Amino acid sequence: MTIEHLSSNKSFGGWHKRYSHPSEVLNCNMQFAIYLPPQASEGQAVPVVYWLSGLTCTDENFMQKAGAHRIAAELGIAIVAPDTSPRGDQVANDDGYDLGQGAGFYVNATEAPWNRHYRMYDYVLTELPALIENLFPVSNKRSLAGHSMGGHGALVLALRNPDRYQSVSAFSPISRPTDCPWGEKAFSAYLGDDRSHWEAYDASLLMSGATAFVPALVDQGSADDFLAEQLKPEALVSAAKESGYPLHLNMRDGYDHSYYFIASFIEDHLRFHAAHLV
Ligand SMILES: N[C@@H](CCC(=O)N[C@@H](CS)C(=O)NCC(=O)O)C(=O)O
Repeated sequence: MTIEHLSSNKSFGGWHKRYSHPSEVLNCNMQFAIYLPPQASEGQAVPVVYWLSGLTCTDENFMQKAGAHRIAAELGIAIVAPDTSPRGDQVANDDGYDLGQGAGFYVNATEAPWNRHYRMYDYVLTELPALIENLFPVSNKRSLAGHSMGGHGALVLALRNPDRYQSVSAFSPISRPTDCPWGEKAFSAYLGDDRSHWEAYDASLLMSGATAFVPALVDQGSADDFLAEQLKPEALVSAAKESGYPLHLNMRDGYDHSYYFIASFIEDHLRFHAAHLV
């Protein structure tokens, strides 16, 4: 396994680092970022929050815009931000911002041409944590957080693998991807026309049938342009009622879909994770 160090920046006493590595699961080179809090340099094995970004993002958006380092440094939590899809000239793509590179939707594609590389579900679930836990001074305590497409990914990964994660949180998640334009476009391409194959990647459907519970926190802005057509958080609320799921969902008056919203509440999310990562 060759991993290439790309850059390091000291930040709030810890380190923001970027790396490139060959991914077997995705069959291409991938970049990721990690924030290591000061405690990691002091010999402590720190827990990890995996941050899954939304459409069009790379590993950089969250690290540059969310303002998360200060609170991660205080709490002694590492944050790992993967890219949002496989990348490269040899990787299938689409002209739309909501399909192909930058839009992996955290699924394992079954349909050509996508199935050669688009396996972000397996990458985030197994390959990336194995690499992180092998190379960095971290424990095997993990939580998931994400935004929009990444909020969908975080919820789905946690709901399907409750034994692997201590907690999950999401900003503005695509809550009902089997019933919104973004999800229907991506799932048709990656998973094919048989909608029964989509259900394993729909957080609301998974939550309504859940029997094992990973504590979940969701924040949603009321002035989000994507709220009614794409995000549908009310589907999560009714799913949680059905199964008795420990979901805490806050509607935040006047906030939109941007990183200004994430920066405003990331502290709450990291404190929520810290309480479950002890
Ligand atoms: N209309 C937007 C949709 C994409 C979008 O809003 N992406 C969100 C996630 S769903 C984001 O985080 N963008 C990058 C950023 O704000 O840094 C575009 O075409 O770029």
